[in-house]
Amino acid sequence: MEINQRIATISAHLHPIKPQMAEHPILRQADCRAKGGAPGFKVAILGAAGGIGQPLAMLMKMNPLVSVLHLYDVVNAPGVTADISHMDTGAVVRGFLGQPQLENALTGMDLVIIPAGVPRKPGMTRDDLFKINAGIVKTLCEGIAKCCPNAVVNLISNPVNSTVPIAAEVFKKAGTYDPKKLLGVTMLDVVRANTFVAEVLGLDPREVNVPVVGGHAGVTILPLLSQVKPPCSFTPDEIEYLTKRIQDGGTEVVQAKAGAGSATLSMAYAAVKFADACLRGLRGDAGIVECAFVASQVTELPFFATKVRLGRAGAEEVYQLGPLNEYERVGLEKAKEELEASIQKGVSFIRK
Ligand SMILES: NC(=O)C1=CN([C@@H]2O[C@H](COP(=O)(O)OP(=O)(O)OC[C@H]3O[C@@H](n4cnc5c(N)ncnc54)[C@H](O)[C@@H]3O)[C@@H](O)[C@H]2O)C=CC1
Ligand SMILES: O=C([O-])CC(=O)C(=O)O
Repeated sequence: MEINQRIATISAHLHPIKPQMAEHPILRQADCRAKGGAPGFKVAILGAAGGIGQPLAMLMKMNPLVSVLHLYDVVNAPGVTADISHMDTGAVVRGFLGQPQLENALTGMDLVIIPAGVPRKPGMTRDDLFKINAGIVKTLCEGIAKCCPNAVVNLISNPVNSTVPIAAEVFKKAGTYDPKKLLGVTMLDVVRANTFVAEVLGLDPREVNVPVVGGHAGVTILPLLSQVKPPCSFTPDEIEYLTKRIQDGGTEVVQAKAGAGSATLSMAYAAVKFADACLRGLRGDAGIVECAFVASQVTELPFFATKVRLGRAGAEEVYQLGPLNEYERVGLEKAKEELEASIQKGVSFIRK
């Protein structure tokens, strides 16, 4: 057999998106050598061709902890994969298009990041996305349960307050549920809080850390301004302004984009910041603490966002809320009321 034919045959097995690669012998050759055997973690992005997915894929390709990057979507995965794969960083990139390739996309993954699903338009709540996104998350999580049940899952798709309970129920049904490995991504709330607080205080946002607890929608987003690091104090007006701006940060972007979607670039940044923390935890680094929406006993609700310590097993420790002031205690009660309904809605979607 001709060498080029042999390479083509091997490549056809290695690369799931055949039509695109089959026309380009040089790419086939490169693909053939890309064994993905370098040390590092295997990461899949589901919804990789979307507004969040594309910059997220680019930033994950730049992450030195990633050795293999699988990009899955129901549209445009070949184009995004070809594009990202030209970046001269370590991770080997492979693309997967459509449901028949979902299992190949997921097999062997250490971390699965899910930004698949529809985004808001002006006038919509995150809960308005439930109808479409609940089914998408269910299908993707069934794939995870089957093909990479031990992977850490970072769930971005909205409404996070309901999609995380959906994922948990899917994993329970499959007998693969590990609460430590299912994390709803609320990092954008922390990123926004750090930015807005730094603006008010005249500080560098990189030096500010604001815990944001509860959930990821409206009043369920509860910034704990009494626990900001470095320690600082705010006037009542500043507290009102900051709390509202952090809670409405997503809506601010939805309105500014005027029908063209919701936060994508800041979300990709936040998702990578969070995924990187998860990977450092998996590597065994000590003292990795971030906020996430996880299975929790901190309140009477089964899921709640608080600081968690990330380690080899995922969210190894879920931290208590710490001392709250009166303003935060009132906010907590409001948050819990809405959260309870959203969690129940997610659970019922699978149990019904
Ligand atoms: N957790 C958070 O803080 C945030 C969450 N989001 C949410 O992230 C989600 C994605 O937002 P965007 O990227 O802006 O939307 P987008 O519409 O630009 O991209 C979504 C991608 O998901 C893909 N997709 C749809 N069904 C799929 C399936 N069954 N399997 C795999 N991929 C599928 C689409 O083809 C598309 O490429 C939305 O639900 C949005 O509300 C957005 C910002 C922040
Ligand atoms: O607001 C939205 O719909 C998207 C989102 O979750 C955010 O930007 O926080």
